[in-house]
Amino acid sequence: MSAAAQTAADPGPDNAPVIEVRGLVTHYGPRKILDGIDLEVQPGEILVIMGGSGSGKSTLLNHLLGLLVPTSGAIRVLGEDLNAIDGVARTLLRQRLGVAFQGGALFSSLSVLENIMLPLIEHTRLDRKTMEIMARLKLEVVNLAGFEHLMPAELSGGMIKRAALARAIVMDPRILFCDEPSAGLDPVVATAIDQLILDLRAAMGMSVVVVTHELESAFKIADRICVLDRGKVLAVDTVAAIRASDHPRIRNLLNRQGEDPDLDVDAYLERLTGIDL
Ligand SMILES: Nc1ncnc2c1ncn2[C@@H]1O[C@H](COP(=O)(O)OP(=O)(O)OP(=O)(O)O)[C@@H](O)[C@H]1O
Repeated sequence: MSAAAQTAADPGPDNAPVIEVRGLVTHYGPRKILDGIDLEVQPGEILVIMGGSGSGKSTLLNHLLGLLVPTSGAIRVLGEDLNAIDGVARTLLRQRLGVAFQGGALFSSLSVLENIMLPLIEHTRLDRKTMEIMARLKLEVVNLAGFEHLMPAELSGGMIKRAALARAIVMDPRILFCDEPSAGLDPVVATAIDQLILDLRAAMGMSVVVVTHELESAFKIADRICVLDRGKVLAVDTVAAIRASDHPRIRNLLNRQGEDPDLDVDAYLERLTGIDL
């Protein structure tokens, strides 16, 4: 079967990359935000997209999720060309991706259990009892069993991240996307969330794409790190190789630990002026 003919239900050979990005260029208005991104994510790997504030991490993530249309370039997810995919195939693909958004994105008027069940309600015709059982199973996996009837406002920051992860995995996705999973958490809770991501991958075998600017988190969970800088990929390599890199911009990023990790002067000036520096 040709790659073009593959469907979301048949993503091709097991060892084929689950995500392939080729020459991705994107703009916000006249500003080039991503500038020729090439990237692959392998089956079962945890790829961390790291970079300073404004480097383009969230924009890249939104492209991988098919939420933005590129200026040029191609993205293939589970064998599907995002530029060519139609409505039904897009929905089928979407069901095979789990997303844990920064901040959780839980619905405040729904209980934890109802939030976890949402993808099942949207994408399946299972009866309610079955959906509840599936949601409870995932709450067990993220160590939130017993908290299913709480409302999001009653959860701590770490519990919100856990609930978001439970919702992201409730459909057993082939790829789990996590946007800043440990941001805003105290170090102990952040480490626990990092460990949970490692445990989920070990238990479920999915690929995981994590966007973060937390260096320690990236070093702990990544099989490979993609370093983004001003819309370009500086390197995609193992944790050891990235740590040992002598690229000045990568060293700059690594040495920012302990300083304000969000302070990227170039990105800040670009935001103010709208001019690519
Ligand atoms: N909707 C938008 N309209 C215009 N410019 C945008 C928009 N979203 C992001 N940008 C700009 O695109 C650039 C990349 O932003 P992006 O959010 O992808 O970076 P990031 O690496 O995720 O940053 P952070 O770590 O601060 O979230 C920034 O300069 C930002 O100001």
